[in-house]
Amino acid sequence: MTERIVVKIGSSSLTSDEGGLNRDRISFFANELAALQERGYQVLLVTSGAVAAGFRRIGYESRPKLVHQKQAAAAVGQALLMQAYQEAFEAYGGTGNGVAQILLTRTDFSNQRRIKNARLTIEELLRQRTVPIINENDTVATDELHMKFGDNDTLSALVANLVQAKHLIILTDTDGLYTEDPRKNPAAVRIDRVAQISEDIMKIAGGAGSSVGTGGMRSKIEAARIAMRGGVPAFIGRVTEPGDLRLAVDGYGRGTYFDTSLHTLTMKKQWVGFHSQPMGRIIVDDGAQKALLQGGSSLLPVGIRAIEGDFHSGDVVEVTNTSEQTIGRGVVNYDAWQIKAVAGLSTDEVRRRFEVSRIEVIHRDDWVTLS
Ligand SMILES: Nc1ncnc2c1ncn2[C@@H]1O[C@H](COP(=O)(O)OP(=O)(O)O)[C@@H](O)[C@H]1O
Ligand SMILES: N[C@@H](CCC(=O)OP(=O)(O)O)C(=O)O
Repeated sequence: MTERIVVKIGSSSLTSDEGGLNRDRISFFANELAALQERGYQVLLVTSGAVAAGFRRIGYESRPKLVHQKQAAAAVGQALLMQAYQEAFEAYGGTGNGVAQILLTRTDFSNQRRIKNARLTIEELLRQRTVPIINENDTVATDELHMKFGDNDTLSALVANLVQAKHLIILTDTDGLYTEDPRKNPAAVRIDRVAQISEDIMKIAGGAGSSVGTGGMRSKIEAARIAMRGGVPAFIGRVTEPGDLRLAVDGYGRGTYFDTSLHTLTMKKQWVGFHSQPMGRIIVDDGAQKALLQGGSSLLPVGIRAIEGDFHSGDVVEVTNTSEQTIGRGVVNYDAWQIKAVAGLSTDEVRRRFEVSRIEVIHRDDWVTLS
């Protein structure tokens, strides 16, 4: 299979704080991407910048905060963004076949049919040497039920897993993850390589640095974590000079590399953990939490404290501890009403009272840790 590279460019790299697109930057990035294509890679771009590109044009003084104003600005800005990329790729020439717009929401990823359709479309575009340019579909994305990406970092990681990319390259205005936000502490030091995203790594990653960016370093690290779990190595950093993107792909970029050796999940587990929409919630006690997180065990009825939602066997549910912290997700082997009947009972007791084909409420093969 031809190797695929997913590149994500944040608003802060494409626009100014005052709003509007920086054409020179767009043309620079288009050249960098087209050069990768010329080297034989299939290239996908996840780009932000629609709101930042559109808010002045539509008449707002600064980046709007109200949802419908942001969506209106994005609708104007998305057209400007695509036009700018189209012109920039055309000006490069080369052997590529232009660009294509793809707008996705989180809901699309949790529906197997929709996401399969999106994947097939993307694969056809790549076969035709066209660069899919992907952004969140801001007009329909909603905050409810966490169905909105908000920033595009998570979206880029899900896309990288979807197309089984060789690399996810997240470009921003800082050259990688520092020991502290370098805007706040100039003495902060860059971390060159991360093998595992620990609590400490999460703690040092702060919020957005500019008035146009949204996710900050935290959402980029989250994205790296999703990509790593899907077996896709990630890079977070900056490219400013011609040839920098190629250096980043080759392992010599100015930024932080996130390795994958410890983290590969099967396609099924990727779907359970990151694409599916949980249909309910199971609250477990401390013993079950420990067994799931440290013992690599399945979830048994005895550890269940309570459940929420009317789910069925085969659905994905979220599992939380008694402090409401999410610890993971899994596919249940019972309907919700059946779990109510067995919750808290020992395995012997369940077997004595009911005829069950599988004792595990969630088998460890169908479980993904998210804490
Ligand atoms: N530990 C950290 N290391 C590097 N950057 C950090 C860190 N914590 C917070 N940041 C901030 O994250 C910003 C990049 O995120 P963001 O503004 O959302 O950019 P983008 O628009 O590219 O997604 C940087 O400008 C920086 O100020
Ligand atoms: N979909 C939105 C993304 C918003 C955003 O700011 O994202 P990012 O710059 O990646 O933190 C847009 O195109 O404006």
